Amino acid sequence: MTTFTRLAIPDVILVQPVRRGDDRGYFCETYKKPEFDAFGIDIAFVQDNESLSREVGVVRGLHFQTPPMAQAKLVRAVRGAIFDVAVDIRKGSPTYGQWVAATLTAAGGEQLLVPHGFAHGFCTLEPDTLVAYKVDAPYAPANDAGIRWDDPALGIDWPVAPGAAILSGKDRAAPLLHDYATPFTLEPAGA
Ligand SMILES: Cc1cn([C@H]2C[C@H](O)[C@@H](COP(=O)(O)OP(=O)(O)O[C@H]3O[C@@H](C)C(=O)[C@@H](O)[C@H]3O)O2)c(=O)[nH]c1=O
Repeated sequence: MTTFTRLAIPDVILVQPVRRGDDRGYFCETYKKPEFDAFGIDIAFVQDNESLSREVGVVRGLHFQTPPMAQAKLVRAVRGAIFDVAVDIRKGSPTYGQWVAATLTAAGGEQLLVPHGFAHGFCTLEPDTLVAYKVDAPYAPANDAGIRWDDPALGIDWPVAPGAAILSGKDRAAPLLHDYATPFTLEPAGA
């Protein structure tokens, strides 16, 4: 059975599927909706994404789509490893502005469930890291938004020196959380 572990911000959940090994290697059910439903996570994923980051220290984030196109994400590394981060940007949340992180490795198969109302980003820990994730709303460029990865108010403990991080131009220019009027309010867990 897949195990689900709530992190310090309990709406963010570490998901650990089972790998069944044999002489050939292993078999793993990487996503099984009935198990998520049984844990109380009712999400209908509609798009699968994959990104390749060649270097160690590539930072992608912190990203989210605004309502009504908000995305929950189920994230994993299929090659290499990432430091994966979720930041609570839900107005009225007791953990607004706080972050949690998990290391997701291809070797371990860990996954992170990032719900609506969170900004998401990651930093690669190995070269040629391939990240795959499921989302529950299709890509909507008009709703694409971001917060600065190194916003001092967030104080995320990234495993890369600020000057060494490799970023897109869009991510370098993202606003600070303080300067951004978040469209999210606290929703029930799993929403
Ligand atoms: C996210 C996305 C991007 N694109 C396009 C837009 C652009 O031309 C190219 C690269 O887009 P980006 O620079 O936004 O890619 P990237 O920086 O990898 O963005 C991703 O970062 C991680 C942290 C997330 O959480 C994702 O939701 C997503 O925002 O791909 C799609 O066609 N579909 C998509 O779903």
